[in-house]
Amino acid sequence: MQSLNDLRVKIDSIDAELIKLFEERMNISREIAEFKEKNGLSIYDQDREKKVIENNISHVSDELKVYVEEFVQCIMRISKKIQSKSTNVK
Ligand SMILES: O=C(O)C(=O)C[C@]1(C(=O)O)C=C[C@@H](O)C=C1
Repeated sequence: MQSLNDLRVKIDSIDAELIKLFEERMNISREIAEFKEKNGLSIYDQDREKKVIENNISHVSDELKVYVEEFVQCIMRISKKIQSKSTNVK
């Protein structure tokens, strides 16, 4: 069994990757907001959100599906906050 410290080192490394990807995703989200602003589209897209959730839960075990859905919904909630802060789109 690995030591607590070894396991925490692994978690820290995974967190660093997650945060880097989170930042990248939010930068893309800002670009999408600019596109939506220019093209008169609203931030919230229910069909797209359903697809994002379905796509992501399809890759995980049944046990994790409910948590992945919660995780993706949380990411999209933050994404929408960033989109509305960075543009005049609602
Ligand atoms: O795909 C879009 O239209 C986006 O604005 C991105 C995004 C997301 O963060 O995935 C955010 C808001 C929408 O409701 C749907 C998806």
